[in-house]
Amino acid sequence: MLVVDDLVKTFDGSGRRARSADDTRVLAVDGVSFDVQDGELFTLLGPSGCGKTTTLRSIAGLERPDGGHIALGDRVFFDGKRKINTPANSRRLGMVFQSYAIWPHMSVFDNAAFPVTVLPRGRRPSRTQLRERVMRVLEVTDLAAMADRAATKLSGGQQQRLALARALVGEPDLMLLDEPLSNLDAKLREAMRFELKRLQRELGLTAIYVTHDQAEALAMSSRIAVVNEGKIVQVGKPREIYERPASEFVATFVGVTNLLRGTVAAVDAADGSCRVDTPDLSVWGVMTGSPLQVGDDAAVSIRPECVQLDADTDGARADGSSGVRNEFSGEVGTRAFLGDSVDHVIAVGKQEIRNRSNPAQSIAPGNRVVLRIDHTRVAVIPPADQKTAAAGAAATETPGDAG
Ligand SMILES: Nc1ncnc2c1ncn2[C@@H]1O[C@H](COP(=O)(O)OP(=O)(O)OP(=O)(O)O)[C@@H](O)[C@H]1O
Repeated sequence: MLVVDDLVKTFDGSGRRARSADDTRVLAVDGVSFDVQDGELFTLLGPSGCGKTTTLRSIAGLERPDGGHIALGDRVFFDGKRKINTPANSRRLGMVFQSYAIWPHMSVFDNAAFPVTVLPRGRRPSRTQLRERVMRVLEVTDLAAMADRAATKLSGGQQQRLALARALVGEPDLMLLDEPLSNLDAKLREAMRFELKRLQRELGLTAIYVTHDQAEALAMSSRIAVVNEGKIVQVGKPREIYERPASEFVATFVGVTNLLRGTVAAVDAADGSCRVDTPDLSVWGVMTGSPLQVGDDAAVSIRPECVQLDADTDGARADGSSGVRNEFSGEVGTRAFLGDSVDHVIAVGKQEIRNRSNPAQSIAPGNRVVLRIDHTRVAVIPPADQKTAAAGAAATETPGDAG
């Protein structure tokens, strides 16, 4: 339904991401292409400054792209070659931004009604129609009982819902949501994720959601586009993105992972799995990025919850050379009780592996354990250059102190 094709946007700037040495413009959006189907909640997820907001603002008509094509159904919003640029107020989009921009001197009802009251005469509904439309939206967003209340007398969550209501009153063809939950405290933010998702599903809304919060993206999205340095690096359903990262950047940016570097030592043509030899252990996994061959450098991503621990009674080989795939012997270094899980950091040779166990399993430091890792859940990916890897790792939730 929405098609974005080869979108490019540059800004005057320091040249941090210029295309050539003598080009001092910042390349904020670098050839971004994606489409969003009817009823989808499509998320642009990436670290600060990667170009998410600029992409969204280009769709909204608040930025004029340098090139590319944007169309919603058969309505072309922007086309660089054909020099089409539809004004923002003719695109029929609903927008909710980080700052809700609620009018403090107006009631809840008037705030919600505002965008419709400023429509050109021909498109403005009658008073009765307007009242019906606004009340219907306030019902849906659970604000009807507060219609006459001053907007300033709403809680943070209610103000967020009002911002959403205001965007819905215009009956938009597409909703654009830019970090709409980031001003809320952690608990409310989590509750609002479900609320927003419910509303989106019940109303059959098509939405583009911008966030740098990977948990929010995983919980809410139909599909996620992971963005880095102005480019989309992977698009997929939340589970695909999490379980089958195509690059180190995605593996480390989305969720916590154990990332090991090594060389591909064997490829099993029967099931497409491969063995990567790292300095301390040989790990089997499946290739989830571009295909690798024996001798290629590789990275291995092991999610902590995929590492199963048992007491070491049968003397597993520390380096995994026992013949059984991904069975290692190690010693628990630290453990941390996190309420809904217990994390252990285990030393396997010089390599530390982080595990996430059910809280029923808690193994004291100093104990020897066998680690078993289902190789079908281990991602083998091409190694990133150091700069990209650092950006992903810095943005992810770091394993932290497990002590
Ligand atoms: N008006 C502007 N003038 C100059 N540079 C800009 C402008 N707007 C954005 N940029 C630059 O373009 C790049 C992308 O910015 P953008 O706001 O799209 O990123 P973002 O991924 O949405 O980040 P955040 O999550 O921090 O909002 C950044 O390097 C930013 O500094």
